[in-house]
Amino acid sequence: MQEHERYIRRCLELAQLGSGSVSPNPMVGALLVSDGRIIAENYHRKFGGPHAEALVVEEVLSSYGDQATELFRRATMYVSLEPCAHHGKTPPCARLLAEYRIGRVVIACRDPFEKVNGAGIRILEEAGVEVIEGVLAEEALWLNRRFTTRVVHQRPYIILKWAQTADGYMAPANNTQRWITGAVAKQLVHRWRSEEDAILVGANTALVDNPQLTVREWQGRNPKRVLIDKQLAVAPDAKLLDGSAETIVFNATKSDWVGTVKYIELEDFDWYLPQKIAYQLYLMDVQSLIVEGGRKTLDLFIGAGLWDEARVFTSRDSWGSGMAAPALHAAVAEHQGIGPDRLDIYYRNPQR
Ligand SMILES: NC(=O)C1=CN([C@@H]2O[C@H](COP(=O)(O)OP(=O)(O)OC[C@H]3O[C@@H](n4cnc5c(N)ncnc54)[C@H](OP(=O)(O)O)[C@@H]3O)[C@@H](O)[C@H]2O)C=CC1
Ligand SMILES: Nc1c(N[C@@H]2O[C@H](COP(=O)(O)O)[C@@H](O)[C@H]2O)[nH]c(=O)[nH]c1=O
Ligand SMILES: [Zn+2]
Repeated sequence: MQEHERYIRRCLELAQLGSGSVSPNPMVGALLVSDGRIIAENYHRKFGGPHAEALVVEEVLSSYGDQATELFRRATMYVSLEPCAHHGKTPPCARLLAEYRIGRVVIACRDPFEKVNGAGIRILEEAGVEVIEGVLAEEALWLNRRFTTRVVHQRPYIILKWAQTADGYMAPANNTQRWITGAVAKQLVHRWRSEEDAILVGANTALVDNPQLTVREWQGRNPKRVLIDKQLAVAPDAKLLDGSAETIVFNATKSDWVGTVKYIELEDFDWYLPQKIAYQLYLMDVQSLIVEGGRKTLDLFIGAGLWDEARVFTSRDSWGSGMAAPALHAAVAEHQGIGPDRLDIYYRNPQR
């Protein structure tokens, strides 16, 4: 068992390398072990590209030529997620592994996606392949919590994020912007943006801060930008509407497409607003969403119970007055120093 865990742990490390590139697919890592040695390893690298298991098989075929067939029969494939059973952008991996008669397949967790969920395992077993499942299953499900949230709850995984002073304020009281955190936190925030599919702010934040919400201090792709602006109060020359990244504007008056800006009108705007936004983003294959603020917007998602994780920076400064940061009725799960600031992470449903 320890040996299985060691190899599955490596698969999880490999899977993680696909972060930011495979959504809305899950991150998956796979490797093939023969005679106690890893002879090939790979991961799902890009949405629409080959799956991890297919890349491993391909690598073995090209490196071992005629010997590959015999090698597969004696080998064990380790994979962090149940091999797929359906024709998606690529043919089903379970059939590929069955075809090459891989001796044994060790799987971390089942794929909760309804078209797979157990069907991949069935294909393998019916072909006479020995299957072991459930090795580091919790870690594997946790790694793909964005994907699981999308397929099980039909909404993106939602990460609340804000910065507050030591005495709990997130903005001055007079509708102005005042930066709270230091340079290291800013770089980390840009890294987070590169890892998630979308980032959302409310109209007042757009008006007061004129934010860009792009990735500038890290290497990576921009998330979709999302603005809640009921009356379309944010002027067309706002940075959010500058075309430097795709932007979605949820509003109460028009549905339209202007360059890279997509306006989506929501009927009965205030009625179940965060739920409607979450569902619309799900329909657009947005698998994860950072909710940046301000206070009203964060409260909207907190009040609806629509959040999974909160990342809260606290600086050393005290202001004495201002706009109070939201209150979360959850326990801090992790904390660390980020330059001079403290980062606390909360999970609504802690799973580990
Ligand atoms: N420290 C941090 O991490 C962050 C701080 N901030 C700060 O938070 C503050 C903004 O937060 P908050 O005021 O709660 O707003 P939000 O950004 O959450 O925006 C949501 C609300 O703004 C309201 N609003 C107010 N004035 C207007 C207007 N002229 N046009 C359209 N909508 C308007 C709307 O309310 P309604 O529909 O009811 O009129 C809307 O619901 C800013 O000072 C910003 O700097 C923002 C993000 C992060
Ligand atoms: N003030 C504040 C934050 N504010 C958030 O960052 C947004 C600005 O993004 P950009 O224009 O891309 O640099 C701003 O509108 C608000 O959502 N973030 C933080 O990490 N720490 C801070 O102290
Ligand atoms: Zn597959």
